[in-house]
Amino acid sequence: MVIQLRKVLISDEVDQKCVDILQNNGVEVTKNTKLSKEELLRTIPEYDGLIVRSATKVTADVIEAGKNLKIIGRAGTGVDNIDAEAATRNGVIVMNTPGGNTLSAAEHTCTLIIALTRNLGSASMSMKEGKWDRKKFMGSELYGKTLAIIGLGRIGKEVALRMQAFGMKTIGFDPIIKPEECAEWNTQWLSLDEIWPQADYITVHTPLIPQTKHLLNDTTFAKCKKGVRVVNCARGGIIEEAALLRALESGQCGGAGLDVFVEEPPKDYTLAKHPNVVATPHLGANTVEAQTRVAEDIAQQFVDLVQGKSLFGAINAHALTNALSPDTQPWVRLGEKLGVLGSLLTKSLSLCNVEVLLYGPTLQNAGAFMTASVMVGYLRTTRVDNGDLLPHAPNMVNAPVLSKHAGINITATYKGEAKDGTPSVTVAFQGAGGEIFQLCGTVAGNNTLLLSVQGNVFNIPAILGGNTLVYRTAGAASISDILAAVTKDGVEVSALTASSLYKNQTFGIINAASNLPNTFKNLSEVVSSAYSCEL
Ligand SMILES: NC(=O)C1=CN([C@@H]2O[C@H](COP(=O)(O)OP(=O)(O)OC[C@H]3O[C@@H](n4cnc5c(N)ncnc54)[C@H](O)[C@@H]3O)[C@@H](O)[C@H]2O)C=CC1
Ligand SMILES: O=C(O)C(=O)COP(=O)(O)O
Repeated sequence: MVIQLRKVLISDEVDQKCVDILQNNGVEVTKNTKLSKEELLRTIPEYDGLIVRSATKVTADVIEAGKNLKIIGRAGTGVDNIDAEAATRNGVIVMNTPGGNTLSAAEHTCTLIIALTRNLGSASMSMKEGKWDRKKFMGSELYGKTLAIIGLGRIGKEVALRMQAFGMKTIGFDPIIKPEECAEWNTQWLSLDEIWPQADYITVHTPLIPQTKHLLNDTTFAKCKKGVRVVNCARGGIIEEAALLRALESGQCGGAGLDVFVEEPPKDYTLAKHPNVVATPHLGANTVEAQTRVAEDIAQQFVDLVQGKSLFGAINAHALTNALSPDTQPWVRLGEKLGVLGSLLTKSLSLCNVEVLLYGPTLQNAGAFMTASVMVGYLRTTRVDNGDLLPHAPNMVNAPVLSKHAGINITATYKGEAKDGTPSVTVAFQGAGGEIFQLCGTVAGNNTLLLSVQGNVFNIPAILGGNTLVYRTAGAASISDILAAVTKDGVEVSALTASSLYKNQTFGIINAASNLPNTFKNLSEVVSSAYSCEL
């Protein structure tokens, strides 16, 4: 999949470094942070790429309107403002810059914990009002207290390490982090039910997903120590705002440090104004250092992808992971070509399964990109007849979901060393009645070659490329008759490669030096079927 980026729109406040890197690599950049939703919808078709932070809401309608959109970059971590499902369906890569703002977000979280425990927000406000009130702002030490960290990923871990310097005991929960792993950074892994009654402070560092929405609610607050303090520097809604307000009012929650809100900016400032709340307007990543890093990272990730150097930070392009190197490119092309041939030769099949068998160590990690590339070729051809079912042009990003949507199950199996030492790919197209149609191909240098069709072997492999005719004969056929017929049909033949006779049929590939006509009157008299395509 070749990605060309001519024009990129930056619609949020991203550091100038991003613009510079893209422009130095020949990309035209427009930065406009003031676009309304309607203006964004109107202007997005002009762009191949879009770069945002958390303010722009990249909803499905924006993605659908972005007819030329190939990639959406998030200069930051959270991608919840981007409809990643819609992007995947439309074949648009979504990419973030994991890690670029981790330290800033971790430092901000620590700042909120410290501010909470010493009433910094209210104390500072009272001095600005000309008051000297020491008694009112009695604090407590962090030393010896227990900090619970929900979400032990990049930020959670950095928060643990920093708060341990204050003598805090750190405990935490994360479904994918092993207890032994977090024990290495002195954090005890516990279940949530074990955590609630032990924690003096709770800080959340998860994405906002159905499993984490309202993680802290009336029920879980009730299981906590009275006066527990909570911090949310992750996403609004992980702590249920209404439940937090109730817990603050009742004293069940002794204070909250909030950097993020369900609605940003919030319409209702009741929580932010509460005396026991320290609130900041989503400042976790708002440092010079973090903004420089994420701006450089997203621009460089775009450039590296376009130049085929690497794919980093993509959250929805699994099939592209090992597909970019020059060595794998011919295999990706082979997959697409086998997919195209498969779609033409299996027209009568009600396809339900595609199995890709990989032979030879070079293809050991090729499962994801080979299945995707076969389906790109297959769907590109069938889509013409089936536009309603497949509304989006297939590419390596959306081919897996489009296949699923079309009811086609795709699998890949690495079969180990090839028998004759030649790496190869066999694609088995299986119909609903169990019938199977097999194609086998290989790569030699930059050439993509067809080795066999349905067990009919091409003793001289057929070159796949350019204007191509694929035919099938019932019984043996005279090559000279086929050549004469196709020439009479107006095709300038540059090569004709025929398979062996097997099961009373042969297959052949005709490479044409000319454009192909729409009908093959003469050829159809000497073969049982013939299809043209551009490979
Ligand atoms: N306030 C701000 O400006 C910033 C906020 N963030 C937000 O902070 C959050 C964390 O970011 P990172 O640490 O970089 O992400 P990460 O992906 O490194 O860590 C998130 C962790 O949450 C865990 N998790 C998922 N479901 C969970 C569940 N049900 N219970 C407990 N843990 C669960 C994951 O397994 C993962 O380890 C994200 O929501 C991100 O958007 C990130 C940067 C700046
Ligand atoms: O990276 C994240 O997840 C953040 O929340 C930072 O958001 P921002 O880029 O400051 O709008």
